[in-house]
Amino acid sequence: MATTVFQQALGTLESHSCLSSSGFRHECGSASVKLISKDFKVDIALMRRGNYCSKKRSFSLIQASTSQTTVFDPVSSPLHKTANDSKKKPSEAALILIRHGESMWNEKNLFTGCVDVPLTKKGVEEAIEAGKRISNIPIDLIYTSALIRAQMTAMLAMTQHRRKKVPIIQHEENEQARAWSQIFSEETNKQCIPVITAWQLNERMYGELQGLNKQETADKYGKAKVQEWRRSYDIPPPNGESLEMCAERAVAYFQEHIEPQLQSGKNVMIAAHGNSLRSIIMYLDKLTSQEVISLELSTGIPMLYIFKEGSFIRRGSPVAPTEAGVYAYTKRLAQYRQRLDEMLQ
Ligand SMILES: O=C(O)[C@@H](CO)OP(=O)(O)O
Repeated sequence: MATTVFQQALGTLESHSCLSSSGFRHECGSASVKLISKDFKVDIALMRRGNYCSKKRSFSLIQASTSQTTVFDPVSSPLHKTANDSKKKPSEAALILIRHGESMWNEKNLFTGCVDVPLTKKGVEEAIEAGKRISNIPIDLIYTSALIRAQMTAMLAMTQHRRKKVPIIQHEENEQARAWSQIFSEETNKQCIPVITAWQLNERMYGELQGLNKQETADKYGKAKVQEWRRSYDIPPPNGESLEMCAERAVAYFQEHIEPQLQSGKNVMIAAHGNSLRSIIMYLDKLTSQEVISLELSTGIPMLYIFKEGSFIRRGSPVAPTEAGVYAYTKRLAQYRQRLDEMLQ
């Protein structure tokens, strides 16, 4: 019997000891977020509230493709299906998000934004570790920002992948670049994974804070001001982008370019940045502008979503036992989701 994406993913996740028999549980201080069967209900509840994201998202039901990979869902597993249901093949795809590994400016505690800084040795190791955690999930397409730290992360992660397909950066900046990077063997092409780079997935532009030390800036302007620049939703740092501005370009790119690929059944990995991914997660999880400000992402931790019938279902992250709250929910947000879980029980 063919192994499904989710079963394969479970193998990987189990090996990182974050899986209980009832599902993933992300420990965040005293609170925990249960991530398997309830999430779908939570998302529906949030959708009903008609927040920012559900208004923007265009839902489209998709035709089944025989070539696509099947994703296992305990809610709609064969045990629960009727004879009629079994004829239907809903379109499903996996979406993996990875924030790049530690960069040389993360290490120095400098505001980085769109400055193109490489990974540290620790960042390289994080990317390799991330790759191990997703090595069983088939990947058809990779998107990265235009910045080297995200590209290094994607490439290093792929060195660990079971299928040993070769990630190839697509050069489409001009006609010549396209022509000169053509592959003339169909067989070789099948063994490649296209890597699409997009500036829209870049880190948010940090304006005049780029290159400044975060601690020194807090000492100079005050902790509260710097926190406002770093984590408010719509207040930009001096001459930089707010999270809202970053979301406008990152989410638009996601909707226009990445969502159609998921709709056609392709499994996609995105390697990007703290703030471009926070905005995409805001869209996927339908977080409000209040909720997103307490969302923090760790470097080099993959997060798995299942795209199914026009909805995104969060399957959590392959969490190592020592890294509390790696999916990056803060205690407050975790408690918020737990309350929703309880309400829906
Ligand atoms: O410096 C940056 O570009 C970002 C990510 O490292 O920092 P912050 O956590 O303040 O958004």
